[in-house]
Amino acid sequence: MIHIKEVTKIYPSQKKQQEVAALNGVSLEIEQGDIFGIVGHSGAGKSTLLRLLNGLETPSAGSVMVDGKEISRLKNKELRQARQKIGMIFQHFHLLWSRTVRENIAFPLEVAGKPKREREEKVDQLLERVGLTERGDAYPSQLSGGQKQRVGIARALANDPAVLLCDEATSALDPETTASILRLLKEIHRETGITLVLITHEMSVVRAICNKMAVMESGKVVETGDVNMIFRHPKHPVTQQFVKELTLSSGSNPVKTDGNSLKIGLDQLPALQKIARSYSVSFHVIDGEIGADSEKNKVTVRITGEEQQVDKAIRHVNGEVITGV
Ligand SMILES: Nc1ncnc2c1ncn2[C@@H]1O[C@H](COP(=O)(O)OP(=O)(O)OP(=O)(O)O)[C@@H](O)[C@H]1O
Repeated sequence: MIHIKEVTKIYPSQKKQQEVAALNGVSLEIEQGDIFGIVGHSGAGKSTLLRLLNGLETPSAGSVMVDGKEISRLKNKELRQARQKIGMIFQHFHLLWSRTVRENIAFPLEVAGKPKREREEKVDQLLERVGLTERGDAYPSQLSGGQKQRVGIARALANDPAVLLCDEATSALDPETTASILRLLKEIHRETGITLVLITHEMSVVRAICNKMAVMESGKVVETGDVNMIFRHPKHPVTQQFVKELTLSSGSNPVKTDGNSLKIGLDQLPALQKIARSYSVSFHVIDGEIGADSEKNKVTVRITGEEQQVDKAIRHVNGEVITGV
């Protein structure tokens, strides 16, 4: 479905700075029906890759094929038509604030020249699909973050795309809303067989819904493959770091839990903040040992908070999928 071959993207130098190689020889294969996660730290090149997939940017070298078309070579009308089959949703929704929910969803249908009757029927179907039938006449400012993203999803699906690109689509949402949006995406995937490509810096999102993934660093793909395999045996140090941040526990470095206490490595402490935020729990350092041998540096922390949330946090630490997706 998507073939990215030896793609390099160089942005010209701005002012007196040097050129930026945002992508450097990236090759990726994404199959029809995949839910493909692309993870990487800020600046790794994820957004650039996504912009190449929907033809917003052209590569400096290499080729990008989407759904049988070399998107990197299309121009004008052909490019516009190809882009109608590539939906996109964004972290900050990018809705039209002066238009109602219905009008936002109808917008791509208007651009595609669909007659009024067809537009109205399609908008009704989409509103129902994303669970917003009652909110069609509301304005985006009257909606919650999760509802705004539902409008974004409905709008992206308006022209029945073969591919849906998700640019940090849940990064602005709380964990419960994130889970509900991921559930919706998964249902849509099941019903339509659409190919989903998600870029994110959150491994929890990848593990919740993706079957394949790629890890990017400094404009390169450093690891790619099956999500379960990568979580079990991350090879590249960047991947290992991402996996560790999510689970704390990895094959070589299991976390010992005893009731509500955990014994963890010092290097794992920063990851606790994210878990504390996600589950509204607190961690209290109650014991620790720092010696010359970094392998032996351990701290014992106790989790406090609402019982159910503490339980979820402990399961998270131990590597379980707890997003409810
Ligand atoms: N239009 C541009 N002009 C110049 N440099 C750019 C441009 N867009 C991106 N870059 C640079 O290319 C590199 C990759 O950026 P990109 O936005 O693709 O990374 P990212 O992984 O999506 O990061 P983030 O998660 O922060 O968006 C960065 O060094 C960035 O500064």
